[in-house]
Amino acid sequence: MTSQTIANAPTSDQIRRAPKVLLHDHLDGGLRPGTVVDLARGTGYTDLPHTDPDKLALWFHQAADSGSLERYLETFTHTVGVMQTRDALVRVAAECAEDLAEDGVVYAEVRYAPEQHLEDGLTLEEVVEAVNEGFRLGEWRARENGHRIRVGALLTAMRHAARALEIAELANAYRDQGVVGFDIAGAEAGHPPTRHLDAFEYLKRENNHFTIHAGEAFGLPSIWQALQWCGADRLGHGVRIIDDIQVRDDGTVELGRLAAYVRDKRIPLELCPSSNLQTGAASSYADHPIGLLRRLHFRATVNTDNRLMSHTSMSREFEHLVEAFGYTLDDMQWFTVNAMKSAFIPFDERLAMINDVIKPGYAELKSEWLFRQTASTSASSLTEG
Ligand SMILES: O=c1[nH]cnc2c1ncn2[C@H]1C[C@H](O)[C@@H](CO)O1
Ligand SMILES: [Zn+2]
Repeated sequence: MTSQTIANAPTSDQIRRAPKVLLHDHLDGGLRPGTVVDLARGTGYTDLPHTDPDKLALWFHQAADSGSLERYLETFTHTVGVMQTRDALVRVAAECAEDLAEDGVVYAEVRYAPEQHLEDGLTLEEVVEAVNEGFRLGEWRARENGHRIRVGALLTAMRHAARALEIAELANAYRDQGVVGFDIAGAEAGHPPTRHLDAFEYLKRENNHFTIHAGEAFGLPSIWQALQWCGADRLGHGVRIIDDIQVRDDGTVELGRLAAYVRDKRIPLELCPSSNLQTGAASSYADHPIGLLRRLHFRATVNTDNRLMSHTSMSREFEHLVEAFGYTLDDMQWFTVNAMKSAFIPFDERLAMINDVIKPGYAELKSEWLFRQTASTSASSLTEG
């Protein structure tokens, strides 16, 4: 092995320790399996398919592996089902922050739909406050364990429902108290984002930020509407922008008008490779459009979407990409800086995260191979001497 390869191929341990930024992760898609079981027991939820955490984890992964977004989304009945009390929300949010920090995530925007957590009588405000409390607790616990993470919340409205304006107002009311933006999610086909124009227009008038799930299960018209009718700052997935990119046999590439707009305007794509494989938006990691989008310098970012359903983490996503595309620490840094630039927190804070946390973190990792080699050389010469 040459020193070049040693320098270029990140190890699993380096991938985990590398500072990572996560923009697209669902709170109700990332519970620990054991926590789902505990909460079901504690709250009297009796519909879980398994009460053994390992079996339950496997069930979520397999049930979500359906090739259809609609069936993938059915699995959320069980996680949302056990997230109906204040204590449950605090616990899930705290564990989310701890798990992400343990995985080397330094900044995360985690989303959930407050309207889905009202079944046991909580108000929308109580839901937001419980989740915020959990995130702060998780950040603190992570720090006690030697990890630094900052977590912001995105409030999601469900696209099949009719509460988007109300949720947008909620996001605006809590914008200086832990909520950094707004999103819409749920089944895409048949539920165009334009149905919620009032919410997006409200947020624009308030100078607030939002992302829209678009171009995941449905193609270019959904992306076009999200950007040109609704004014989304980022695209949740956006992976189907690939349908507007033509790669010819001679390797030359032609971008259609929409793809060119997305690239020219540096619209962030919240790409979620493992989730896309499960919902049928891509057939393998090697075939995932992220490879081409990275080569063409789109503002591509790497995300988990739902860690429980996709049995993944940020490190796992990067491991798959390193294996499929031979990515290096430089590529990881590129995706991470892209994500940090695209976050919804203020510019000066994003810049400080890039310059004071992300770049030094990668510089340190990139220098490790030098010291590893020196150590082994001196050890063997010492024994031989
Ligand atoms: O990838 C997704 N596409 C559309 N909707 C999604 C996806 N992952 C999760 N959701 C839904 C199900 C959750 O209950 C909701 C809020 O997090 O968002
Ligand atoms: Zn999502």
